[in-house]
Amino acid sequence: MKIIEVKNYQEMSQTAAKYIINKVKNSPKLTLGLATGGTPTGVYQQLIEDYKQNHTSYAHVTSFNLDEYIGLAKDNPNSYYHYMVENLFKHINIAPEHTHIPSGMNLDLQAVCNEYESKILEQGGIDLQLLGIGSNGHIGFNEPGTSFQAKTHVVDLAPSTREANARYFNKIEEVPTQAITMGIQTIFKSKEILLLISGKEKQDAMAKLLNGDVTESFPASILKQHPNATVIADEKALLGVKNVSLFK
Ligand SMILES: N[C@@H]1[C@@H](O)[C@H](O)[C@@H](COP(=O)(O)O)O[C@@H]1O
Repeated sequence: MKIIEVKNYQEMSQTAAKYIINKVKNSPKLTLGLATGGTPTGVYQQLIEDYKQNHTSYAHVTSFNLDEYIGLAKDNPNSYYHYMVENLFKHINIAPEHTHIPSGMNLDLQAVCNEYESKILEQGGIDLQLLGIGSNGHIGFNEPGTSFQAKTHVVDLAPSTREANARYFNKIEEVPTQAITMGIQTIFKSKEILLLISGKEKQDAMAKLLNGDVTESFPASILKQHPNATVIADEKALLGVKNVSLFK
């Protein structure tokens, strides 16, 4: 796992966006794995800026999002579908039929999970997966304790995750209790992974990731075994880590 140390959120977003843009330019048919949450919004803004100025084309790009809440319709402002349309998709020329987000509104959720896995496989897997991290080490919505072998599945959200995400809702009771997420195995199979970590709220997670063992009780730790994973982390996130250079 390679670490790129950057100054702040802005620089993290620019670095990641530049990386993604280059990939898209070199491989126009790229399959991108996309993330939601506060962390990647800056990257998406940079992609939109670049699209306006340089017209980088996403016409042949396919995307798969990591996760979706169960019970939130597409037009619910807190659904990840809505987030992706507003924060990225409607601003670039990606074809709506090439974008994939699991549906949390289907009655047969197991079928949704199976179909999602098959679609990723049919596509030849994910070329570049963008990730954020939860303070408890979750990636996607894979909470601590999730098997490293898990494929796309339904999860019960940890109370700490619901609390962290409550900032987007009117009250915590409105935060769904369940979600669909790509599994750790699904994420791990991506050819390349870009994990973004910013801010002092993520200091503990950052330190555990770098200094701790690879364990299912800290899902992101599996990334240390990935052959092509890069972390872009800012100074605040890295404050608790001694000897960052050891990991570069
Ligand atoms: N499911 C998402 C994750 O994909 C995200 O990485 C994480 C961190 O969010 P944030 O970037 O807002 O800190 O929380 C959410 O629960």
